[in-house]
Amino acid sequence: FSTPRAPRRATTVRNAVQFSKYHGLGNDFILIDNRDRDDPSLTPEQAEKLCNRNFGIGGDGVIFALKPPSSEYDFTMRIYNSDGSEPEMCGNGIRCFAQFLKDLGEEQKSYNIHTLAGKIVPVMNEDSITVDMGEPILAAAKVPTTLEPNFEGDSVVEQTYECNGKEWKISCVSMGNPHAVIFVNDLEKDIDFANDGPALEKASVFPAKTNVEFVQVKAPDHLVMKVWERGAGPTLACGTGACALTVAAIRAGKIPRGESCRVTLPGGDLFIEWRESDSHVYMTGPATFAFEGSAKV
Ligand SMILES: N[C@@H](CCC[C@H](N)C(=O)O)C(=O)O
Repeated sequence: FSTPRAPRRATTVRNAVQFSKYHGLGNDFILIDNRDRDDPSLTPEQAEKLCNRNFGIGGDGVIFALKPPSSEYDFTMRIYNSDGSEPEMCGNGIRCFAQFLKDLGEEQKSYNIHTLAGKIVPVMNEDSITVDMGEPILAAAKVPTTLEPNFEGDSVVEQTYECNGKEWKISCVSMGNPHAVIFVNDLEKDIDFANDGPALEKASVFPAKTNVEFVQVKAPDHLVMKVWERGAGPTLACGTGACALTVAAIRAGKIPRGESCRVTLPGGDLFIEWRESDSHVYMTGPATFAFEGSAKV
């Protein structure tokens, strides 16, 4: 027998990337400081590997802090989902992004962030972050969905659609990224989450695929949801999803357009307001630092 050699402890890892890990209600992200760059320093394939929960750091996505495209913005945020696909926006991600900037010493009360969904503005509160998520996009062609529009502005509200052997009533809202919202009576009994979620995500009526939110109305100011995310599967929270389903619930007449609606996600609560004065959606919730390190890519 030969004596096994003691593992070599690396003080510096070759091809390593420095990262910080944050989460918003358990929707977790690997944050990379690329403030000196125009484009992400990692490929989608490298991001997918880092997100692997067994062979990598683990995460629902990788987020890059980049240079702004013009003086109108402070920074650019780009994100890869855990499968390497690139979404336009991420609600929990942008709160983590703002907290990451603050922790890097970029102390500002608010940030003008350039995203693929346009300008998004997180505002730092004492122990939460409120994000101006902009106006929801409702026209079917822009969501995008090929479901037949059945509501004002060529939009889709509780449209009937058959998928996975069941008939669904789907409302479509984009918060820069697409969402299919389905109201159910009982979140535990009415859906086969692990099968219905991916079937709807990839249904042919969603040419860019879609995030899927199953929602139960608990009270006029309280919604409970489960989310199946495009490119990431089941996650503990989805900020853009919470915004989309609040808008969908108001449009479907399920809740009034009140001050603020509590949305309970598997990982905790977000507070969402679809403001009448500017038609923007405002999302308030936490962003939490978890750990930092360097990882081989
Ligand atoms: N978890 C996010 C949404 C991330 C992007 C999404 N998976 C997509 O592909 O659109 C959120 O908090 O909004």
